[in-house]
Amino acid sequence: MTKLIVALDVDSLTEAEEAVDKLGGKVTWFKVGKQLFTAEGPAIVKMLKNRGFKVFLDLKFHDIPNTVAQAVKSALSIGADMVNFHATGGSEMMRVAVEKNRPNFPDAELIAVTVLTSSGQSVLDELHLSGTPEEAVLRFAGLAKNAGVDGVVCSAWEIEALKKAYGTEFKVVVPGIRPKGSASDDQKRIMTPRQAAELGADYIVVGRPIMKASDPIASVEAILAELQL
Ligand SMILES: O=c1ccn([C@@H]2O[C@H](COP(=O)(O)O)[C@@H](O)[C@H]2O)c(=O)[nH]1
Repeated sequence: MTKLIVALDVDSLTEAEEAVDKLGGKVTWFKVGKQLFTAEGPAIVKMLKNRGFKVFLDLKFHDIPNTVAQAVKSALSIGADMVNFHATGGSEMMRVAVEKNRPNFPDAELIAVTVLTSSGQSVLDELHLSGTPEEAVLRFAGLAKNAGVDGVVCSAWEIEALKKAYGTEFKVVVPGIRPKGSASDDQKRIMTPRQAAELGADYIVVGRPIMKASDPIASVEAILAELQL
């Protein structure tokens, strides 16, 4: 069953609490990203954990291996259930992050970002990354899997190929989700919640279609209905 993660992309703890008060009865997972964490820090994760939610701390670390491993440790120590880093940091960076943290946090989900869902072919070309987005995602996911990572962030367009190549146990966390009729915003590789669920997404991540909706509760309910296959 595909799980919904709501991206709490707001500016302050107060706004986050308001959103959680509204949506908390419907969802289990919230994502805290750079916007909110930079403003409020660990307090936001603690608030969510105190209220019993699962937290994806989406800080997409990318640094030397020791720094990433220590940052992952800090993220897990404040209560994050899922943490991520860029696969483009390389195999050693990912392996050290996993090896240093797995023993103390056996249940944490350590996830690698492959190709951002806002990137299409032109970004790969500009960066001289070879192949199509799907080929690059598969290549980065292979490095992540060999490094002991639990799964990847990718778009829904790559789910099928990833599950075929690396098995159903290898988690796929999928942003770039847009219910029919919603604006794509800056996202390039998008699909609907239903399509992502049918393809086997373990998690979908949804921000603006919920947070900017005139009725966020109705938006969550409609998305959850699409996930019921
Ligand atoms: O490839 C990626 C990785 C992370 N994200 C994050 O997910 C949400 C999506 O928000 P929407 O408003 O639904 O577009 C956002 O917090 C991103 O930082 C991503 O979109 N793509």
